[in-house]
Amino acid sequence: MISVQHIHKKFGKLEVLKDFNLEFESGNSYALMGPNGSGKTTLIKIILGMVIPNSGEIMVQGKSIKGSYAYRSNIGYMPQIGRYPDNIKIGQLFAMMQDMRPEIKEYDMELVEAFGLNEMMDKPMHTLSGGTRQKVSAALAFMFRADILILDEPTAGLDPIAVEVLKNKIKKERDSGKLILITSHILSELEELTNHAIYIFEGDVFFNDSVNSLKEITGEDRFSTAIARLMEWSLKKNSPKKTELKNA
Ligand SMILES: Nc1ncnc2c1ncn2[C@@H]1O[C@H](COP(=O)(O)OP(=O)(O)OP(=O)(O)O)[C@@H](O)[C@H]1O
Repeated sequence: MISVQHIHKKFGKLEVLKDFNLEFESGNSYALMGPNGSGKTTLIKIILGMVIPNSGEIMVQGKSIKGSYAYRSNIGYMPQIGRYPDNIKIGQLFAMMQDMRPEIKEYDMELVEAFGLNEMMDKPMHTLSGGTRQKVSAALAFMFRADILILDEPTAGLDPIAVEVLKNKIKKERDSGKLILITSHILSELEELTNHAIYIFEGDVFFNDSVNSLKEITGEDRFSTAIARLMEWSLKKNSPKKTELKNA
């Protein structure tokens, strides 16, 4: 459904992604992991057409995204930090986004209701707490019933009740066969929500396989300890395990 082909991205001299190749299929939920600054958000922004790679190609549903915006309507995106016009009210923001998508006749308002946002429609965005802004971003990501959901650190800044609400919503959408891509540093959350692990390190895809294979290859039963093992291997640059993983 999304194919990342030979993507290479540099910012000045900093080589963030070196020849990235990844396939994302519907019905799967992918954990995109890696240390701070390893390029997770950059990869997401390249898929969304918000950052242009130096070379390589992104295909969405079999078509190159080059010069195309239409494909974006099938992606619900929750950014790490949502940026909105300061003076716009929550209700106006939702209405504006809905106006931009006239083809959608029925919105998914489940998160708007569960987060109590319908009681705050008159609040200007600049007066909202960080967590409430996150709730608005989450509500918008799901509102247009997109087949692909890309969620960049979705629960960061949310209170525990809101975290549960959002996780349940992600599970519901996952179980309905959508393609979900999540970046997070919260491993327990990724274990609960995803079935496929991608670990990126120093510009390379260090691991890319199912969570079951991850556990098998590392010999660890728990997701968090399996990831800890991967991190250990990634830091030992000459570890034979790295070669084994790349060829796996
Ligand atoms: N517009 C930009 N100009 C210059 N450098 C950038 C730009 N965007 C990202 N970078 C750099 O690219 C690298 C990857 O950043 P990115 O935000 O993709 O990392 P990340 O894996 O999402 O990190 P985190 O886990 O901290 O969110 C970082 O070193 C960052 O400083």
